[in-house]
Amino acid sequence: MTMRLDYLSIFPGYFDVLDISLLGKAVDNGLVEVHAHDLRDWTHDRHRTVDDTPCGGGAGMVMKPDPWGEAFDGIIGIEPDPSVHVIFPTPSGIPFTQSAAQELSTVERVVFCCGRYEGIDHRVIDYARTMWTVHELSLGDYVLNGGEVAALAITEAVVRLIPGFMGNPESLAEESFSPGQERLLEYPLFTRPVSWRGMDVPEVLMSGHHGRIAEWRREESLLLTRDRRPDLTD
Ligand SMILES: N#Cc1c(-c2ccc3ccn(Cc4ccccn4)c3c2)n[nH]c1N
Repeated sequence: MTMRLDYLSIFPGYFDVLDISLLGKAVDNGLVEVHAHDLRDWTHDRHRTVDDTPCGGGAGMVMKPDPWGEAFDGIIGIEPDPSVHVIFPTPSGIPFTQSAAQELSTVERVVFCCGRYEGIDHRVIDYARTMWTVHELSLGDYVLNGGEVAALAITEAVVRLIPGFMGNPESLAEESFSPGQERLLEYPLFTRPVSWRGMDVPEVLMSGHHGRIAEWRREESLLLTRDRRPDLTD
């Protein structure tokens, strides 16, 4: 299966980075195909206007619905198709999680709608919900300037789960937040040299005693999780 990824943004250059590294390899291997689009290509005025003042007043600008609707018509089509997943990154979205990444990794087509300014006219999202499967997702409780960085993060989390993308898929199953895994943070990692700037790798990790190593790692994960993410232990 090839996953088609479309990105709608007034800064399509953000997505040039998808030609690099593992994701670039996934494109070369035909696992994914990436299309970035400039929203301004669907404007018709001299200034290629995409924003306007908010109805009801308030600070900032709101993205006009017209360019989005015409871009949808051109990129996705005018017929409803629930197999198309349209993602609106937004601070008011549902927190994006590993399980959402897992679900999206099985989808054949994803369209990212990257807003700017104070956001997109809500009728755009309402229209999209009548046509496709819509996800309003947030990366976390902090404010970015637009949806592009979130779209890149979601892309990486999703594409790495596509069968055939990672060299050794077994490693995915062991990762924190993977399905079936206990919700624990990763234990500290070490590699050679054994001694570095007066600091040594914990002896247990050099013992070759797999039972003790597993026990040490679990204890470290429990301590770290209790300290940094007590919410995961609820
Ligand atoms: N995902 C996600 C996000 C975003 C995000 C996503 C899309 C847009 C489109 C515009 N802005 C700026 C903005 C500033 C103030 C209030 C509303 N919007 C975005 C921010 N911020 N933080 C997250 N976890």
